[in-house]
Amino acid sequence: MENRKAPSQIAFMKMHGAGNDFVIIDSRGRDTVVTAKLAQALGDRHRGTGFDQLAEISDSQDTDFTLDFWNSDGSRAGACGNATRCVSDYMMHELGSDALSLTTQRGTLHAKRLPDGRVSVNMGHPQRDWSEIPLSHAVDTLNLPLPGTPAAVGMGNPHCVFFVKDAEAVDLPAEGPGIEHHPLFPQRTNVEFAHLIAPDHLRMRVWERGAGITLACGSGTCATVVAAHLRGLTGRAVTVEADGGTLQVDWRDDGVWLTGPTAHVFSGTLTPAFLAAL
Ligand SMILES: N[C@H](CCC[C@H](N)C(=O)O)C(=O)O
Repeated sequence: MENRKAPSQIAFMKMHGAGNDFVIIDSRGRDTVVTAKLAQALGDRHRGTGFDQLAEISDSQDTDFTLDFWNSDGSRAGACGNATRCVSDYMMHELGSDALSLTTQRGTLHAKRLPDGRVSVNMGHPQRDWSEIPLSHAVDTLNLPLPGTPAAVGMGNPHCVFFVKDAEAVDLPAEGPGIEHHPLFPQRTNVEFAHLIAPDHLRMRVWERGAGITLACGSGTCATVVAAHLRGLTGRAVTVEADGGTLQVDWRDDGVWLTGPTAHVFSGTLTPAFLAAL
């Protein structure tokens, strides 16, 4: 195999969707560069760029591109709805198209731009079986045997959804880590707290696996709406108010569609000194 040298400088983009923020590295046409160590160093909000997730674009044979995700603690994430929407927006501009397909750990996903400029992605069908989410053993995934009786839903990554009286009153740093690391979730879990505003409207806050409090979480929003609908709380088309903005979820026959705003904030270059210190 050809042994290509890692580049001495790496270009990146900073983007966000409803305040869920990302650094994107485009590695098309070269070897991939992201490692757990790079993700951790770059994810440091004081000594790096900071981000909720780092996403790396690479070449794909069957779709427009491949996308991989890392959390700010260096761990991998199998899905990231808001980063998928942000990168899709950038790629649709490049392709001069309003629709595309991409490859993630979950398989092929489809994204499109709506006439109002928002970007939608089909996040696929929810995973409801305990072994797929995954949970450590067979339980009723819609009514987990935990205080508060949350629901577990997989969207290519695990989510534990609590329906509470007032999501704004939840102390996320006190409640989140214990659930994230609960033995029922062998790969840890993202944790959502939601309350009903109306049958088509939810308020949700999130503690993300590997990232802590974030201002929004696309896959978590999808999981929350799936759980809310299965519990009989909402319909299948729901507007969700996150701390950082509003997302729309539409659970259709072909999968769970996530829609919302995207923003490209700036582009930059990682210096040789930063890379050498890794
Ligand atoms: N912010 C992302 C989800 C990140 C999930 C990640 N924290 C994990 O370990 O699964 C989203 O928009 O879907």
